[in-house]
Amino acid sequence: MSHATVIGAGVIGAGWVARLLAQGHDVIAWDPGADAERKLRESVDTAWPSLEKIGLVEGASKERLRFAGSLAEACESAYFIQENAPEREAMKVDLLAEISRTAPQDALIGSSTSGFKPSVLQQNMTAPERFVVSHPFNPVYLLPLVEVVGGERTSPETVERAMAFFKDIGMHPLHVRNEIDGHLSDRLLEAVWREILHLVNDGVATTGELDQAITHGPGLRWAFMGTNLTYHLAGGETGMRHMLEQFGPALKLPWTKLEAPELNDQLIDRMVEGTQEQAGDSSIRELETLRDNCLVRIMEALSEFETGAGQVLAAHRKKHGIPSDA
Ligand SMILES: NC(=O)C1=CN([C@@H]2O[C@H](COP(=O)(O)OP(=O)(O)OC[C@H]3O[C@@H](n4cnc5c(N)ncnc54)[C@H](O)[C@@H]3O)[C@@H](O)[C@H]2O)C=CC1
Ligand SMILES: C[N+](C)(C)CC(=O)CC(=O)[O-]
Repeated sequence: MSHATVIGAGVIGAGWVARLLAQGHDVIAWDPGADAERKLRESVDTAWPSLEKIGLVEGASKERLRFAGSLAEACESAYFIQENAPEREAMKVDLLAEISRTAPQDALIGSSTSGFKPSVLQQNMTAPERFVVSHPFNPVYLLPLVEVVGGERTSPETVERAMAFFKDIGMHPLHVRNEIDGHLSDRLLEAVWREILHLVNDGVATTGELDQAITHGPGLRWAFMGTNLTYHLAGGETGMRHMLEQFGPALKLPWTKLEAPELNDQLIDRMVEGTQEQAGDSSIRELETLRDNCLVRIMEALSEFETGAGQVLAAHRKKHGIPSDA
């Protein structure tokens, strides 16, 4: 029997498993890590209540997950395989080559890599034309965005097939038309992250203060309007033109630093202690549940206005006949 396959079942692999199960697929997972099956099943349990609120597709069940004894067993009769091993280039190149040797010739093969280019990852694969980078966002079972990037040896049909497949599992596939390190979204996220590290390193602000600087302001806007349209409004009646006239010169100062700071022990301690203080007594699982509850409510609010991720949720519920108060 054919199924979807998830290779590497850490944070992101488990997220793919939960999404695929909720969308009514049979899923086989494989991960060489100690205790990997228990951790995976616990992650799926944590995700499931939010997926029930979003609306499970008919036939969706956690029982449709099987943990394979080997990579070959997991891949041999799959129609879709998603690789989620640690972000190490040589490891991914070897792993994808091995996956490609055992996968059916017509299987779609994706990698969750946050930053590597598909042409590099597919270099040792057999039938590399069926490979794309399919970069998701955490938590994969709720956030719809997946960046789809084809490499030099990826066929145009595979890109089209991947776009259709991800749409079918309730995602918003964004075709990244040019291969660059970090794709699109992580280029933006890394710029913010780098500045956070500088501000903590320089003792300017704590991790908690910098998170407030996002959550109570720009973070609220980003759920439905990206930076460009937001700044168009910041220019008043003449929009972006006035915005650039007024704030363009400040870009020359510049406020931000291009190079990341050295991750020395002091900076690592400040980041770890700062986020531990923010988390207080809450465990990672409790924070995941809080995050998921907030995301579901935000997406529901956005679906009322048919904008941002709310459009994807509205389309999912319409397609599967799921009422909006599911
Ligand atoms: N954590 C995040 O926020 C995001 C991560 N990604 C990408 O997803 C991929 C996985 O990242 P995470 O899930 O965060 O890492 P993780 O460390 O949570 O999980 C990695 C898993 O891979 C397993 N593994 C180790 N060697 C393996 C091998 N040879 N074959 C198969 N599995 C193996 C480990 O046992 C572990 O369970 C990376 O490429 C990362 O860049 C993409 C989007 C977001
Ligand atoms: C930190 N990260 C580079 C692994 C983040 C991502 O790739 C996407 C995300 O979920 O933010």
